[in-house]
Amino acid sequence: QDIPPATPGNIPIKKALIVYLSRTNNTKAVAGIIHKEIGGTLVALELETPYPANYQTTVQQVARENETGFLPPLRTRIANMEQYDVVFVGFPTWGMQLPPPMKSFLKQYDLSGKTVVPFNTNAGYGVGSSMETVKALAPKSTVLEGFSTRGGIERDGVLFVMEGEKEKRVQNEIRAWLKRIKLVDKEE
Ligand SMILES: Cc1cc2nc3c(=O)[nH]c(=O)nc-3n(C[C@H](O)[C@H](O)[C@H](O)COP(=O)(O)O)c2cc1C
Repeated sequence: QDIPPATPGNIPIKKALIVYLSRTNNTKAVAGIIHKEIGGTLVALELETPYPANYQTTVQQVARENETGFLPPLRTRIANMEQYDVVFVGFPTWGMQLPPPMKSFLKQYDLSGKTVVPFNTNAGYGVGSSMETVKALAPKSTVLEGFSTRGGIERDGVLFVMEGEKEKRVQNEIRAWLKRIKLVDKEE
């Protein structure tokens, strides 16, 4: 899924990689909007062993993984990381933290010298410590201001919400954010 790069802003984008983790497709939708605006390569982060379908079981597993620092092995492989100079990392908030698979990704790949751009969806409790963890796990990268929006509330059976008016609003917020962090210089 390669689209040529968008018109470069103040930061000349050679090539962007957009990596995202998504269970109920809200973060995936945000990733898709960013991809349309920026171009580059869009990659879903997949695990060797997927999380259970059951929400509560997943919550408990994630809590254990966060406690022990377990890094779930990834099935996804990024070929030629050197070709990218901007790496977007997208994730839901899980247990008020960065989800373990995104910790795996940031530990596994050397993003030194690259620009890292976090984005997030959550059930309304915010990003927790996730943005700080991205910075800590990409110590030699320039980490730009992240984007976050309210997604689903799986606990209450609210799954995918990025459609209709909500999707349009998020699209506008993303455009404004990309301009603010100078990754696009397009006028509306
Ligand atoms: C295991 C798990 C833990 C979660 N923990 C939180 C949380 O701590 N705070 C929060 O606001 N939302 C939490 N959520 C809700 C998700 O962040 C929210 O539904 C998000 O939009 C899901 O993104 P996705 O559709 O890309 O998977 C959690 C969801 C799951 C599955």
